[in-house]
Amino acid sequence: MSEQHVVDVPIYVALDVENRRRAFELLEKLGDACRCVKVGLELYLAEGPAIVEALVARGLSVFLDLKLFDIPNTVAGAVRSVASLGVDLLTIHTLGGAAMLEAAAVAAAGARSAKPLRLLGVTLLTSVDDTGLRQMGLVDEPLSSHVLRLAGFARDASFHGVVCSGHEAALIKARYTSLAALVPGIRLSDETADDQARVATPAFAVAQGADYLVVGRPITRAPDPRQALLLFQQALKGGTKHA
Ligand SMILES: O=C(O)c1cc(=O)[nH]c(=O)n1[C@@H]1O[C@H](COP(=O)(O)O)[C@@H](O)[C@H]1O
Repeated sequence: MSEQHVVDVPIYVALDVENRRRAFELLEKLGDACRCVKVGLELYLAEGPAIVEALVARGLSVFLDLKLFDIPNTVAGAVRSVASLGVDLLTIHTLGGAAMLEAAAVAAAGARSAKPLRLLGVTLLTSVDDTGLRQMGLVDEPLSSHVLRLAGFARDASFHGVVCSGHEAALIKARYTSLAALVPGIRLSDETADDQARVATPAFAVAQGADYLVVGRPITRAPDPRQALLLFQQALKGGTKHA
């Protein structure tokens, strides 16, 4: 494994806000420090595809986090609908199984879109810990084994990558070298974890092989969101990334 200096791990700011007005107010505050945004269910369900198109039109890289989870035919149709929006990344739950992921991949590959739609398989949400896993009845293996098995579905379907915590990124990337790792649950050391269970600092996540980071509340609820984003970007600079 070689090491390279980290300059190119994008931080997707999660626009978890109630409407377009709030999203654009936030973007104004972030200014040119922000090149990558995530649109999740809250904003997408409030504003529909138009909000995505508006963000793409501003030249931002958009990660559409819909966490699709349905029968293969339905998910394939949803992927085709997303493909025309110009987003870079889209999430699908790996728990939907191999056939669903395969259908999503075929739909993305066959879609006519201006740029490639990269699919990410969500493994186990970063809000889940060992207790949550037991509540779901997943008691036979450690959490990281479940994450690894689910990542295998994404690899088998030739997905671009997976969503995982910083604690599983190195394991996944060592086993499945083709997969990129997108890591949410990112916190600077002395912050509240909110409802996240498996958190990591930017430097730790990147040292574990993260290719993209997602940060929401520590930036969006900060008194000065731009300054907070700059702090997270600064926190990457000292790290190294295993290539
Ligand atoms: O797919 C995601 O983006 C995601 C997966 C996951 O396992 N955990 C997770 O927190 N996320 C998202 O990442 C963002 C994290 O937000 P903060 O906890 O506020 O930084 C939220 O928008 C979540 O929806």
